[in-house]
Amino acid sequence: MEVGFLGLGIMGKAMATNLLRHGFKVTVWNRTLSKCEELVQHGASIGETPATVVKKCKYTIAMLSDPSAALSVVFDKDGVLDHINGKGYVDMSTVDADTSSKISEAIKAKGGYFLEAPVSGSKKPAEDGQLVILAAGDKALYDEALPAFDILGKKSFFLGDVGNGAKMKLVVNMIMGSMMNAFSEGLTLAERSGLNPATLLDVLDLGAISNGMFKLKGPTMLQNSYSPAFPLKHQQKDMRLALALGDENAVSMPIAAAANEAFKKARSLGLGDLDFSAVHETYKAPDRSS
Ligand SMILES: NC(=O)C1=CN([C@@H]2O[C@H](COP(=O)(O)OP(=O)(O)OC[C@H]3O[C@@H](n4cnc5c(N)ncnc54)[C@H](OP(=O)(O)O)[C@@H]3O)[C@@H](O)[C@H]2O)C=CC1
Ligand SMILES: O=CC(=O)O
Repeated sequence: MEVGFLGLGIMGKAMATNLLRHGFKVTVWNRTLSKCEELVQHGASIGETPATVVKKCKYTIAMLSDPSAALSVVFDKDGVLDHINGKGYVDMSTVDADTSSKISEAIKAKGGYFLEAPVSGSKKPAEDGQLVILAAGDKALYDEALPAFDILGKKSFFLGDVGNGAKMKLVVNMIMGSMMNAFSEGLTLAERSGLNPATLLDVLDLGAISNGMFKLKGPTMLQNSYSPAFPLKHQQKDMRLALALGDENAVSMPIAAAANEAFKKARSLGLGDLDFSAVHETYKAPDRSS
């Protein structure tokens, strides 16, 4: 099965590599074309533009940074729309429901099929084929893409109409970003009040709020090590989009709003390309007003 893959960042590279390892033929494209070369070593072919990839493949997967990238790859010159008639397009990027709907409408108007399928899980789950896939849109395309999803993830959900996958992903990441801030505050409070934060990690791990994120990120945060698995700039984008979803639905979200401010502060300190756990640095910085 020949599958297209657009976007070879942290996630896309791991996901496309997994498909190749499991016998899929994959044609890749990335805005920075040099990033395709590593995939060629694993057996991929290169498409020169999104349009050429779509033309060659029955369906094409995209994993792009944000709404503006997702729209640009579809609507710009040599974009997905050029050859989408009769083809499928599966956008796995984290975007808002409006962006996804715009893409869906344009693809359907040209005779193509659209599925949104954002994922929960980071670099390591992507490498290990352990993502959680939150799909919505064309059910026949979902069924067609399931063999790929079974390689990329440990569980796939079909959530109905376009927009539901995007919304589910934003709710999950809103909770995750808020938790990361509470965790960072707690680590800082422990340290400043004379406790050993490493002992705090052990205590947390034995109690009711033990979770994979604290377990994975805690030890590296204590070493001030923030090598990017999930870039902070993307987590802040997700908080922003989740807050907009809250606006639309008149849901008060004071905790998410405070977390968003901390991620924005981290970006202003130049930490946007580091892992989202680098928000910890904003809590450690001395408060100049005291
Ligand atoms: N990292 C993670 O843990 C997770 C990320 N996600 C989501 O997955 C998506 C990708 O994340 P990740 O791989 O980490 O991000 P990266 O920043 O590593 O990669 C982003 C990709 O988008 C491409 N891109 C950016 N802008 C444009 C543009 N204007 N036109 C075309 N291509 C563009 C980049 O191309 P180039 O190489 O040229 O810059 C690159 O291929 C995001 O939506 C993110 O929120 C979801 C779950 C987990
Ligand atoms: O979107 C990020 C993740 O870890 O999931």
